[in-house]
Amino acid sequence: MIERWPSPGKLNLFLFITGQRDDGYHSLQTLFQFLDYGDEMTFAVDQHAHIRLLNEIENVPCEENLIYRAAQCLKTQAIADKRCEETVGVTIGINKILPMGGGLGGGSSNAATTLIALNQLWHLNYSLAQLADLGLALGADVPIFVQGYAALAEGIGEQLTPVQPVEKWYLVAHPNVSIPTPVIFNDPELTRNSPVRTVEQLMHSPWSNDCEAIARKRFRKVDELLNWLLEYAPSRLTGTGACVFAEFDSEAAARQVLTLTPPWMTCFVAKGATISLLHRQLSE
Ligand SMILES: C[C@](O)(CO)[C@H](O)COP(=O)(O)OP(=O)(O)OC[C@H]1O[C@@H](n2ccc(N)nc2=O)[C@H](O)[C@@H]1O
Ligand SMILES: Nc1ncnc2c1ncn2[C@@H]1O[C@H](COP(=O)(O)OP(=O)(O)OP(=O)(O)O)[C@@H](O)[C@H]1O
Repeated sequence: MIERWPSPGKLNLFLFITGQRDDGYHSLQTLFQFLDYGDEMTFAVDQHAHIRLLNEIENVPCEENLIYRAAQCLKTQAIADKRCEETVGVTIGINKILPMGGGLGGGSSNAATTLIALNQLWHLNYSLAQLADLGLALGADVPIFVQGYAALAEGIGEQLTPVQPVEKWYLVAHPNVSIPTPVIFNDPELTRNSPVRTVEQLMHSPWSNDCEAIARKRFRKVDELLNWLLEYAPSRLTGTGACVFAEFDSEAAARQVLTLTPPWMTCFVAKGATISLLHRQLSE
């Protein structure tokens, strides 16, 4: 039987860099909210022992695909813990809708959906906390997608405090450039000394993204997009880019601006979600 599972995107409503650890990773305070928009995945489990991907993602070899890596990592752990046999297998399909390298967390979300779906379909019985731990080795954003609730993330993104930001409507725009995360994190001019603040302080201060100045300086298209959107609504970079988002109180207001976007902008309208689509399906 083929099972369908959602793999939603996220926004970083704010992102402050508060330091850099000895291993080079940056400590952050960032607010994650999900989008009611994302990729769609299919899972067909079998007993043929192989993990197969139905379709390739452009420029991502199978062994590097976070979907394959998540499935392989879960299977290896489950065999070591004697929770499944070597014979478990699966064929996984993906309908890629989220732009890649866009700061919408597509790869991390795919990895989280894979961990959660296979945990259920292979009857492994791991807790969400155990899956989040496994996922952290695949990417800093995997735990938030595994936990599935909007949260303030601290540390390198793994220490989560649930919060309930207003579920606004967003016009999300992609500048048709991809920004690899290290390009931003390795920039010597990146702000790395934002003050550490409490949840209350953060929720009541103006929201911004410390990566935005570097993304605007190094990628002209990001700068152009933001200049255009800021004429209509408060707008910011998500994650390390390249996508930017403008926020609105209603769908109608977001769609009105969508009709005005010039042809060079790739955009979509989506609503913020406190609980991810994946977890809404889990609780049905
Ligand atoms: C900053 C965020 O976009 C916030 O959503 C994400 O945490 C980045 O997540 P990602 O793109 O999945 O990044 P990862 O694959 O975990 O890390 C890519 C690279 O970014 C740098 N990196 C990442 C996360 C972090 N807190 N500090 C870092 O310095 C590291 O050099 C790392 O090798
Ligand atoms: N299943 C996958 N989907 C998307 N990208 C993948 C996948 N597997 C591996 N990758 C690699 O990960 C890179 C980052 O993709 P992703 O879409 O997660 O970036 P992102 O949205 O910038 O993430 P973040 O917000 O976590 O920084 C891609 O350029 C690609 O090389």
